[in-house]
Amino acid sequence: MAISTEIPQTVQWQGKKVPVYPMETIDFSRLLSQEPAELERLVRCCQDEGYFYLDLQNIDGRRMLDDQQETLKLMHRFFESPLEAKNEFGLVSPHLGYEPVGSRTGVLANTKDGYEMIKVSRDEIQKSSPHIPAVIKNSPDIKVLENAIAGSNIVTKAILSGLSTGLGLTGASRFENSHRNDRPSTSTLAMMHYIPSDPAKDHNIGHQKHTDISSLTLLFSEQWGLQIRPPGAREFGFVEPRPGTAVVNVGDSLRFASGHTMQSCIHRVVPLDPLEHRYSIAYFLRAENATMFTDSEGRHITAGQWHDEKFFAFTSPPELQALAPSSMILGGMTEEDDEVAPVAAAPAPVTVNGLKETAVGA
Ligand SMILES: O=C(O)CCC(=O)C(=O)O
Ligand SMILES: [Fe+2]
Repeated sequence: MAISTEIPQTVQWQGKKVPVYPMETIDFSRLLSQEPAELERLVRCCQDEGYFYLDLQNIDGRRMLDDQQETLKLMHRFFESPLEAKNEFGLVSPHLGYEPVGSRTGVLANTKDGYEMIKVSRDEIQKSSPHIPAVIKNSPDIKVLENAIAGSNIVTKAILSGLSTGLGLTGASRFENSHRNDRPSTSTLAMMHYIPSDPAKDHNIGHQKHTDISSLTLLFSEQWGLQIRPPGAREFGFVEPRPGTAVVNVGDSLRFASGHTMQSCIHRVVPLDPLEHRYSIAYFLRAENATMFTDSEGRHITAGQWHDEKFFAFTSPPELQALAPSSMILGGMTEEDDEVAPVAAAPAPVTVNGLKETAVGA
């Protein structure tokens, strides 16, 4: 892909001009009809950058935007409920259940995370009595969750299929063959609420730097806060929320399945406006649990094992995270040196954008 000569737009954050990175836009309707030029662009985005906007404003995609609005209403109601109601089942397993604010390391040194989250997995919602807190377990709410999960599955499977075709993969080697709908996986819908937080005085801040465990992540948020660090970039920059689109990023599993030719996107979330409540919805399409990968350390590992090990690293305190292989949190992605030492391997806090950032990620 041609290097963009565009001067990036910037926004003021923490007394500094921070870039807003440009991103390609893939059209969902053209993707569905497998138009060769669109598939070629899709493959290039995943290989060169690891992320893109997905335009859902056409007739095929609009229903996913309606699902997003219905899910947001449900989220407001859920997150405004008492803690005991939200935490009815606690965190049932890493991809299912509720996590209160501060369960993980935060985005800046010596902070905990600044969000609460409820996850409903694709396998769980199909059970006769799913582990879903009673406040959102009535039949209209279950329908909203089912629509969001099924719609996100359709969208991410269409992307996966477009990538297989774009790469000329056939038969069993197509990516869909390790993401079959009837096989157990940790694919899940995560609904997040970030509380207002001010880096100058608060201790619960954002979502630490990481790559996703997933094959593909479909992310909806109408609000600023997501930052990415494109391959080769020297600093994190914001992603502009664009109405009518979702942000899609490649995760570790697809990077591994593509023989490490696709980029797993390094990202984090920071509070742009310290007074704002922020809401985001992420669907993580994950490989079947039994799928075998070669990870960044050259280990043969199942998708299920990779998920569990990385989840453990995510939720460990910084001292323990520092003991995990350095490739764990960033899925083998390396960062360009910036004005400070590389952060992935360094357990000590480093200064990024004039702020202390946690050394290992979200
Ligand atoms: O809240 C967001 O915008 C991103 C969340 C995220 O990166 C994640 O849940 O993996
Ligand atoms: Fe993420």
